[in-house]
Amino acid sequence: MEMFSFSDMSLQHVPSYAGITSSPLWSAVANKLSSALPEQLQTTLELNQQLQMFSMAAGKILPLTAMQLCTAVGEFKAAGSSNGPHEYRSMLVLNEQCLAELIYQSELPVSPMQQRKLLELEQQWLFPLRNALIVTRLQQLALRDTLTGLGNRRYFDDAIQKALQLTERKQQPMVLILLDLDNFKQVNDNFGHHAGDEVLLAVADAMRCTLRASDNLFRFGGDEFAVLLTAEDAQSAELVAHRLVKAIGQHHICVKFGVSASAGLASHQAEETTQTLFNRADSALYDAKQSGKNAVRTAVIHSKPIVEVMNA
Ligand SMILES: Nc1nc2c(ncn2[C@@H]2O[C@H](COP(=O)(O)OP(=O)(O)OP(=O)(O)O)[C@@H](O)[C@H]2O)c(=O)[nH]1
Repeated sequence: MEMFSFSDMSLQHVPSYAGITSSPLWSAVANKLSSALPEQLQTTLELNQQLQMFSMAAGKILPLTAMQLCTAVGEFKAAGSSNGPHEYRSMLVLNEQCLAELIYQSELPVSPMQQRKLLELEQQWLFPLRNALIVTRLQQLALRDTLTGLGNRRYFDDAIQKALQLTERKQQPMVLILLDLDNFKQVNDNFGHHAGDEVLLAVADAMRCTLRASDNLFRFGGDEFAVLLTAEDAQSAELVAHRLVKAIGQHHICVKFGVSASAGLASHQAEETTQTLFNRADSALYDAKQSGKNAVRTAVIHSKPIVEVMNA
């Protein structure tokens, strides 16, 4: 069977979702898609890819500008989505279990006839969607820290390898920030484990609010955290590290329990391995602790000593 590939059309240059569905090539593409939709959806367990396939088929039924899928494992938007004047929502239910809510945005209101056609299309998605949700949930459980929901050490090991490949291929900067809480042990000792967990959740929140993409945020267990910055984010890494330390120290839960954070950062050097990058960031963190805590230190290249940049 001939399978549709998103890369085989010259629509790739069309900037918006509406632009795709209004392209002269669109009806040929959509015809191909809707007839093969169930088979298409079976080819991937990635929710983003399934949404993209489904939205291309739905675009044949109404002039879509955006499509969003809200699930228990996260929210996903079709590529090129932009707000439209009309919204239509539909719950995707399988065996009395709500899998997701689908939000369509379109140029025109959705007629009852279109609603019926969309419902038929949605039925084709239910089983592939359920499978993709199960797989995504399992992946999340394997890669997320159960307390804070941040990426765990396994996720970090994978992410830093991928970031390194990207850095080498595109010659772009990469910075690793390691953070460790100050005086955290006394929270557990004096107020119990529950209070300690409350602090860890507060720290994760403070970090999420400070960073643009919380995908780059990890907890290794205990009171150790890591942040991986690439491309333009890496250029302001020192600023980010100071912001993080400040945000943690100022969070009301951390203030209440007298907890602050120290950070060490290291910029990736040409041909450096992830291990040496990690070791340098760790040494910088050690230096920040030695300097009296609640501080940020930056590692300079390889064998040179770590220099003090400034106190947080
Ligand atoms: N509440 C809680 N505590 C944890 C968890 N994982 C590890 N810990 C505790 O975290 C503490 C970390 O110890 P340290 O980093 O040496 O303590 P610290 O007081 O921050 O030391 P400094 O970094 O020198 O300021 C230990 O008491 C661990 O038992 C967790 O998931 N929840």
